[in-house]
Amino acid sequence: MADLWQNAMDHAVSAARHAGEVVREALRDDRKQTVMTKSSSVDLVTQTDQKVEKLIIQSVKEKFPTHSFIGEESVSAGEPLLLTDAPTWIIDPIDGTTNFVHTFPFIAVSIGFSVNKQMEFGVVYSCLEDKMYTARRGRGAFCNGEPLQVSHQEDINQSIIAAEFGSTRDAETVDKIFISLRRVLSLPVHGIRGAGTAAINMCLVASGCVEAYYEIGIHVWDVAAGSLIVSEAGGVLLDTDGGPADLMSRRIVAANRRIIAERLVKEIETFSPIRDDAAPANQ
Ligand SMILES: O=P(O)(O)O[C@H]1[C@H](O)[C@@H](O)[C@H](O)[C@@H](O)[C@@H]1O
Ligand SMILES: [Mg+2]
Ligand SMILES: [Mg+2]
Repeated sequence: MADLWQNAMDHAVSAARHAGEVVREALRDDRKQTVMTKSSSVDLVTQTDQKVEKLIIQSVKEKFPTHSFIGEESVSAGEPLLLTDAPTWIIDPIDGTTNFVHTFPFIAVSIGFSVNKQMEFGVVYSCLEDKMYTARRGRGAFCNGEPLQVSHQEDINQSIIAAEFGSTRDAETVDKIFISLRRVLSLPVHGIRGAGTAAINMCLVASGCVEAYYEIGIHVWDVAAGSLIVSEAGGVLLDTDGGPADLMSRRIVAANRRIIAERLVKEIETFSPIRDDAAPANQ
């Protein structure tokens, strides 16, 4: 039973690589992408997001017909967002769609796999950097086969923090985002960065390039794979309220060390978006 999920993980890696080719091909294509919107006018989706998700799900269904799926674009099209104990593929076909639309060069395919609601493996393919991040529960995290290790830094004043603005633009939410950013920046920290994709931000934590990443408003597909990559690289995950990380809460702190995560939490003006497991269809 030692390699129970290895076939599935190998499949995830090749599906992510193939998806990356489709993304790169779409970026080379002269025809303009049709850009549509979802929950807000800045929550973007393209035909490539939809095409990539269909390709991944179709290929998985052929090999693992009994498995379940949570896919960003399927949920958007009305499929239920339901995490059960069944082997479940949690897919973000393009994490960083805004980057994709603007050719900002950080775009990821993110595939997490959970069994009994526990992540078994995570695959994040940073398509334009050609970096394949992988982690398997209890077996470490890797980038292109090289082991990953979080930063050893324990002083938040010597740290870089990754953060994002998300895709909610109501004044109250924007104010809270800025309150947190101002507090974190004024600690002071060495800097604040953001790749524009939750998955790549988490891989940067796992790689030791940034000490921590936090965001409120992400969905389970943004962070499922990345969460395992961070913890297998020696990092820590918390909710922005300081409690244990909960992939359905839409809030995440991923850090190299607990001391950094807990210090960061003190500066975050947390709030509570509708949980993924409480959301109506077509969110
Ligand atoms: O590009 P998608 O898959 O929609 O995910 C992004 C999300 O929509 C944004 O709100 C976040 O700020 C990014 O970190 C996500 O990666
Ligand atoms: Mg995403
Ligand atoms: Mg996406």
